Parts: sequence; C-alpha cells; structure tokens
Amino acid sequence: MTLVKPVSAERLPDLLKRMPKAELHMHIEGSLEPELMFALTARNGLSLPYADVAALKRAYVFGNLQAFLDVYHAGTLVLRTEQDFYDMAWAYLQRAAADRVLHTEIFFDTQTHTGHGVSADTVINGLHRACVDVQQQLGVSASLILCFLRHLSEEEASEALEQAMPHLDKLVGVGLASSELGHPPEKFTRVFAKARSLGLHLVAHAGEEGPPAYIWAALDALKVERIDHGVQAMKDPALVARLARDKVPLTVCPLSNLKLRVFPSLAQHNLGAMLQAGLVATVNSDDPAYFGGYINENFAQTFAALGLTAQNAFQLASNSFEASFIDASAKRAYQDQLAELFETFE
Ligand SMILES: Nc1ncnc2[nH]cnc12
Ligand SMILES: [Zn+2]
Repeated sequence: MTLVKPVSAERLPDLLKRMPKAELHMHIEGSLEPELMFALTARNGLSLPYADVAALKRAYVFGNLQAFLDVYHAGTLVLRTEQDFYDMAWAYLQRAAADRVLHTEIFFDTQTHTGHGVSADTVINGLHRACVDVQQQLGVSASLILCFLRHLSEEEASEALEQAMPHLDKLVGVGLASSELGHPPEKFTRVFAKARSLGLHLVAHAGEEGPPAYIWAALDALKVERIDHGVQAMKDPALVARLARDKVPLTVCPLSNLKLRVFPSLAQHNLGAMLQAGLVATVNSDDPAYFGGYINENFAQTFAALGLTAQNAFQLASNSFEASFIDASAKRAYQDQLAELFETFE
C-alpha cells in the first residue's frame, strides 16, 4: 500500500476537489438537471406535471429505491431526440471534468426510451457523440455501459442487446439496474453470457437494497467484474472475504444511499468499514441531479461525516482507476498523476 503524507482537516476538502479520479457508477438519465428537463420539455413541445423547477425539486424526496425510480422514469419522458441525449451527456461531462474526473464509464439504458418510442440508435448515437467530443475538447475519456432493466424480462434484455449490436464499438460493457428486490441476478444469466461472448465487460447493481445472496449471484451466475453499490456485502463475512480475495471493485454511491434511505445518515455509512476490510471500494454519484451532488460532493460530505483521511482519499482514487475498463498504460498514466498530486500537495 502506498503511504501518503497526512493532510490537515482544513486542507483535505481542497485535496479531494483537486484529486484526479474516475467515475464508474453514474446513470446519465440521473444527471438530467431540472433546468435542462424544463428546457427539453419546451424544445420538444411537451409538458411536465410540475409548475417550475422549485416544484420539481420538492418532489425529490424518496422513501426507497422504487419511489425514486418512479420519479426518475417520469423525467426520462422529455428525452426525444439525439440532440437531447447529447446535451444531457455534455452537461454531465462538463460537471465531471470540473470535479477532476479524468475518466468516466457512463450507465445508460435503452429500454426506458424504446418503451416510449425513442430508438436505441437515437440514444446511443447522441451519448456517443458527447463522449467523442469531451475527449477532443477537454481530454476526458468517457465510455458507455448499457444497463438492462431488471424489472423487465430477460427476453426484453436480449432484445435491447440485439438492438445495440450495430453500436458494439461504442460500448465498453453491460450492467443491470432498476428495481432490485424480487429481481435476482440469476434472471439474466443467459443475456450476460451472450454479452460476455461479444467481448463486453460485465457489471451489475447488487446489494444496494437487496441481500448478500444477490451479490454472490452477480459474481457466480452473471460473472460480473464489478459490483455496483454492494454495501449489503458487509452483512456476510464470507462474502467480504471473497470480494477482498478476488479484489472485486465496489462502486459505492454514498449520497444515493443516504437519499434512498439505505443508511439513516452518512455518519452510519459503511464506506470506512469497507476500506478497513480491504475491499476495492470507489466513490460515485449514481444519479447526481436527484441525490444532491456530483462526485466531489459525495467525497466532501462522506469524508466529513466519517472522518476519512488523505490515505483513504488516495486509496479511493487509486481504486477508481484500477477498477476501470481502461488499458494498462492509461491506468499507469492516471495513477502517476494521482501520486504526483499527493507528493506535492501542501
Ligand atoms: N440507484 C439505482 N439503483 C438501481 N437502478 C438505478 N437506476 C438509476 N439509479 C439506480
Ligand atoms: Zn446506480
């Protein structure tokens, strides 16, 4: 383990902001800010069931994951054209760059949109164009992960994969999102095997609200390389040992867990315990427009609540590059930038 110099509590927030990092768990539809939602509503000649931005924001109080997903789904209805998807992704990518995100792996789904008449081509082409532009204009690398919706059937997931086939070169992997309880990973064994045979990386949400058994199944039935959330793993010592032994990354989203009441307060979040247990945890924003902040806000609030240190910060950022699907030489270059900041930071 690389040991880093201690940093005072006063200077730590600045270090967190300036720290190079990768974001590995962010749903692009969850980055749609109320202001852009209203702008797209007007541009597309649609209407929203909220009078204004303030009224919409008042609806952002959630009792659990499903309550959030219902509001989130309503927000996706304003996305109609390729330019809408481009504009949403571009807005997120600019925010990410401002937070010193050097690399991001963006979740999106097509099933939500094809379900109301927008083609998978429209979605993927708009998002991909923003990823190309951000690399050229801001030097941020961005790739796309197609999430299947687990409340729908495996057949529907297979159809979504089929529709994405002409765009395989624009995807780095597939994932599994939406309502977790009652929809165990095993349901998607065949479509994940197909995605793997196509050379795609595999990730899945597991252990956000669901039990440790869902994390075991994501690993053993789906053969995923990363677990999204995974905070419930800490209830199962044998699972913690497995995740630590195999260095399976966990993409943790503290503000999401707070807003969806997975933990009653950030001070009770188990991120510190995960690091202590030797897990390859990372910090991410999940749905930043809904949960009160982008990645740096997640770092700032979580570090303050849990009293985490510069050593923890280095570990989390280093884990984010290690856990990413970029090639080994890019990983080394990012790790070097990270090490340099920690060596020179006063
Ligand atoms: N936190 C979350 N869990 C599952 N599916 C999601 N889709 C968007 N955010 C999600
Ligand atoms: Zn998520």
